[in-house]
Amino acid sequence: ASPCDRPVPATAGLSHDKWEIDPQELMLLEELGSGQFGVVRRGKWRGSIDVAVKMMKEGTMSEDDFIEEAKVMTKLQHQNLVQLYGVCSKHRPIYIVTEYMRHGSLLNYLRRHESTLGGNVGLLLDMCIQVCKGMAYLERHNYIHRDLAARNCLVGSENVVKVADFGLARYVLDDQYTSSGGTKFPIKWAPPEVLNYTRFSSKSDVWAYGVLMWEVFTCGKMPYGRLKNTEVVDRVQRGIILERPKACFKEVYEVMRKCWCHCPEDRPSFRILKDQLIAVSQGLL
Ligand SMILES: CN1CCN(C(=O)c2ccc(Nc3nc(-c4cccc(NC(=O)c5ccc(C(C)(C)C)cc5)c4)cn4ccnc34)cc2)CC1
Repeated sequence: ASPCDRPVPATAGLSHDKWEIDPQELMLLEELGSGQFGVVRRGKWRGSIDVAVKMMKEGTMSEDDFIEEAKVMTKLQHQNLVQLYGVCSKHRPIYIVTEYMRHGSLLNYLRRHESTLGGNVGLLLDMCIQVCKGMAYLERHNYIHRDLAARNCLVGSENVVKVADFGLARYVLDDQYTSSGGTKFPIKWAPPEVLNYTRFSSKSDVWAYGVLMWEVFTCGKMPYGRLKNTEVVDRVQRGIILERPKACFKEVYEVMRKCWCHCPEDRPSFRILKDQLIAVSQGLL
C-alpha cells in the first residue's frame, strides 16, 4: 500500500528520547580539563551551540542509573544552573553534554582574579547570591546537590555564576569519594550529620553553601588551610567554625554563620538565605 494510506504509528518521532543526543551532531574541540572521571572537552552541538562534553571514563559511575536520572536533570532549568542538554548513552564512554561556561570553575576564577575581585565586595556578594538562587531552585524541586563547592560552580560571561554537577555525586562508584571516610570525600564542606550518618539534605547543602561563601570572600582559599581531614572533623564536631574572612562585612559573616548551625533544622533555607543576602547587598551599596 502506498505510504499515504498507512496510519502513522503514534510513536513516530517519540522513539527519539529528547535527552539522548546524537553524537554525530557533536563536534569535539579542545580539552577543558580531566580528572579521575575522564576528560571534558569544549564542543559544538548542531553546528552552533557551545557545549561542554564530559566523556565519563568507564567504571567511574553507575551509568544506567545516571542515564535514568538524566531524564529528570534535563527538566531542571534555571539561569543559575548549568543546563544539562542530554547524554550520548548508545556508546562507551558515555558523554554528558551541558551548556558551556567560558571562564571555567568559580574556584579557579576567584584565584585567577583575586587582585581585582578582592576589593569588590559587591561583586563577591553578587556571585554568592547567584549561587543561592540556583540552590533555592533545586531546594524548591527537592533536589539535593551533595557536592556544592566553588570547584563545582562555573563562570560565564559578565560574571554569571552557575551551579554544576548537581546530584552527580550519587552515581560516582569510587568509594574513596562517596564514603565519608574516603580520601576524596569533601570533608571540609560537610556538616556533622553528613560526617556521622551521611545524612544529606537541602540543609546539608546549606552548610556547604556557607563554606562556598567563605571560599568566595577569601578569593579561593582552602577552608581550614592545611588541617588534616581528621582535625577538621574534630573541629566541626566541637562546633568550631571558619573565621571571618578579611574582605567580609560582619552582616555577611552573620549569614555565613547561620549556615553552620550544628542542627540542620536551625539552618536557614536557601529561599530565606536569598532574601537575607539581597537585603544585605541593598544595605551595603
Ligand atoms: C581564560 N581562562 C583560560 C583557562 N580556562 C579554561 O581552560 C576553561 C574554560 C572553560 C571551562 N568550562 C567548563 N569546564 C568544565 C570542566 C573542566 C574540567 C573538569 C571538570 N570536571 C568535571 O566535570 C567533573 C568533576 C568531578 C566529577 C565527579 C565524578 C567527581 C562528581 C564529575 C565531573 C569540568 C565543565 N564545564 C561545563 C560547562 N563549562 C565547563 C573550563 C576551563 C578558563 C578561562
